[in-house]
Amino acid sequence: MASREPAGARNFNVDLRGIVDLLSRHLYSSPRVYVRELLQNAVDAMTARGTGTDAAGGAAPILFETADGELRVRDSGIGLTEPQVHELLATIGNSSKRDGLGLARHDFLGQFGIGLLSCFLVADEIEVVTRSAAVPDAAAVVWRGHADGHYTVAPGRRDEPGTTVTLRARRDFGHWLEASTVRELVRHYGALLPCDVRVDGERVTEATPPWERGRDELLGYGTRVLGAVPFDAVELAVPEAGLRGAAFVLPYESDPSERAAHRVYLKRMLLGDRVESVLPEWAFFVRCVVDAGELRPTASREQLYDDDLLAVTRERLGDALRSWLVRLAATDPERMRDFLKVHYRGVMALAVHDTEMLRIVDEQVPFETSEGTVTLAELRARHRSIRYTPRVEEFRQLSGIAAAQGIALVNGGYVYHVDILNRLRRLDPDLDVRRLEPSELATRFGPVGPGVEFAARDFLVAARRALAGAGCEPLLRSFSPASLPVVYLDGDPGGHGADAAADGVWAELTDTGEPERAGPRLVFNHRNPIVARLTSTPNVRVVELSVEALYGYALLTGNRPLRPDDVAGVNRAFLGLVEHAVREG
Ligand SMILES: Nc1ncnc2c1ncn2[C@@H]1O[C@H](COP(=O)(O)OP(=O)(O)OP(=O)(O)O)[C@@H](O)[C@H]1O
Repeated sequence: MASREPAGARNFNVDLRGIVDLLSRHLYSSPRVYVRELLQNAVDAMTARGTGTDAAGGAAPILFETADGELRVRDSGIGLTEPQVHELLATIGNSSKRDGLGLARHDFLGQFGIGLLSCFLVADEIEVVTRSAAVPDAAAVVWRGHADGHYTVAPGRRDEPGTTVTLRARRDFGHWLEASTVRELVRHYGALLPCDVRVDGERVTEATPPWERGRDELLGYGTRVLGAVPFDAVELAVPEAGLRGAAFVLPYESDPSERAAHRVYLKRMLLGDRVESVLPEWAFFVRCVVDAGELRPTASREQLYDDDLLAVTRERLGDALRSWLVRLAATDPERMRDFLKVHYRGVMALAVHDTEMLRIVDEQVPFETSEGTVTLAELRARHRSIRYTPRVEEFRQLSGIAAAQGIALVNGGYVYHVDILNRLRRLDPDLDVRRLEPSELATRFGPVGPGVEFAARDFLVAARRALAGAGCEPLLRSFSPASLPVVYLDGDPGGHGADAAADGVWAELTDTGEPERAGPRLVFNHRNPIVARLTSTPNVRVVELSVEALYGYALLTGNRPLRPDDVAGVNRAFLGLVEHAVREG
């Protein structure tokens, strides 16, 4: 039969050293992967033999033995015949674990036909003594592969079918083959393998994965994974991906901008500890440990191959976490509050994109409003129209005025608040929610006229005295609403507060020829009947006490924090006024 190859065709030569160098520099993150590849080949050989890998089913153990700078890995798997040795061990890229179409066969961990080469990262020579279980009375074969690219095959000695791989450390790589390193690495990669793997006689595999061992054990496992007791453990299952596992809710705050890394096993073999792609980006508040039978690894076996199944899996895991949150909010509000205390920033970030999260924020997260610290859901129940200021300072200036005019004002000055407020209509389509416009507040700080100013001069002197301790100046003006006796104005013209408010509602309101403000001011409203009477009260003591009380009132209505001195001043004023009232009465 005529050859299909054109005349003169030649085969590529392979520079093995170059390939090993390529693997070590560009494919594998560390030489330690050699343990994973040996483990994987032994498990696959057991699977291929059909004796099963289940230790409970009586399968013989896979043995790692270290001695004199050598590592020996013995399995009682399918083994290889001499032709297979040439075809599979000595042909780079060839694998017995792919079907006729070149697709990975389902039951096996390996598929690429390059794994064994990783042994050259730590050894100059790989020796394989093997005897096939597939062919009756097959002869044992010894294959010795060398890092320089040559190999030898000779008759070997082996009583039972199976394979023994022996590595002798390269110079300066001895530590990779030491007993303690090998034990740690076999445990790292193989702890969840459903078979009996032993290192120097000690079993390192666990009988059942943590998510099949009951809740207490699962939480104990989560504690080891996180280094702290998890806030909760959420069991995960995605049947399409053959996935089982758990998400451990972090008991500490995590940075939402950092992609969370999860521990992923494929067919019970560790893929990696820092796999990002298995969960949606927003799931920053958990660390997952999952095992999937159907997801595919990349060639380095350190990340997941990004295909449709991975996308579906990510979505399903996202759904599971979202349901957990919704359930927590519905069944245990107190714990939900604890959760929010830890993951506040992240949840807020998520609510900007996700409607379910938005609902949770709406119902659970308290916002600063002109009606105190309440949830948006509470505020929506009272008002069909909500306004916000995009800056904290502006909110502080206007909150009291808004409250006096019955306007529901929200402080939108914190990260994500404005975005969340603007998305509220998704939950409540009829809600009117907008940034506060200057025209909506009827307030203008008008002058009081020379006559009133003159008559109030004693009042202003007394007020100045009463406010001196607080570092605040009194100012008498006339403004709406008349029900509001005083407003506290921040000073700090060069500081953040004034700058931030410079182009906002506040700037419009105060742009009425106000004298240059150097420090904070307490603006008295002459249109308010109590203030009007106060300005003509001859009793200086009453004026001072009232001014101190009104100062505290202005701070409170402006949602400003009260310093200890402020609290003391309010107490003094309150008791003094009571005493005066009692005496007068
Ligand atoms: N312990 C073993 N027992 C039997 N056959 C083995 C053993 N180790 C390796 N082989 C054979 O050698 C082939 C090549 O192994 P190698 O580890 O290079 O690649 P692979 O396991 O097929 O794929 P991957 O690169 O994904 O690990 C395997 O497909 C298998 O047929």
